[in-house]
Amino acid sequence: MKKIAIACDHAGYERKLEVINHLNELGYEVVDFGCNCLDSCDYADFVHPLASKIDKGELSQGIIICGSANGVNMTANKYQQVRSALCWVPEIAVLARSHNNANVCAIPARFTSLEESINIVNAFLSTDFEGGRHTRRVEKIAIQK
Ligand SMILES: O=C(CO)[C@H](O)[C@H](O)[C@H](O)COP(=O)(O)O
Repeated sequence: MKKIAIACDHAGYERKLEVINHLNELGYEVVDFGCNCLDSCDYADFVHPLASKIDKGELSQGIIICGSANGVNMTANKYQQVRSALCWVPEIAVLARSHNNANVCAIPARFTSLEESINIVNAFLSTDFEGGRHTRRVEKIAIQK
């Protein structure tokens, strides 16, 4: 069964529950890193564990959700092997996968409807990386030590 990671803060909590239901319907095993309630919390506390798993290759894809998606996205992109894309419409999710080989999709819960979020998730999960010229560009994202 395909595995996918998910995490949110309080602003993305209700949307996360809906997205989990959708992912289950698609046949995914969902690894939920929290948060697990509407109480005000700090997005980094939940995204760091998710991003660390993806950075280590223990999980291959993730969805992260907060109010604007900026906080979760900034946190996830601290990890060298994580390419987290802020996706507010499906077309951006398609490009994030096809051109940037994004492995994490950051969704702004306070600026998208549930339907829009589901469409973003579907676009993200159904688009392959194009490779070619984009491979060279993506490889240059990594900080050369
Ligand atoms: O990182 C964010 C803002 O760019 C996220 O949207 C958070 O969910 C937001 O900051 C939470 O705001 P709140 O007023 O504490 O609910």
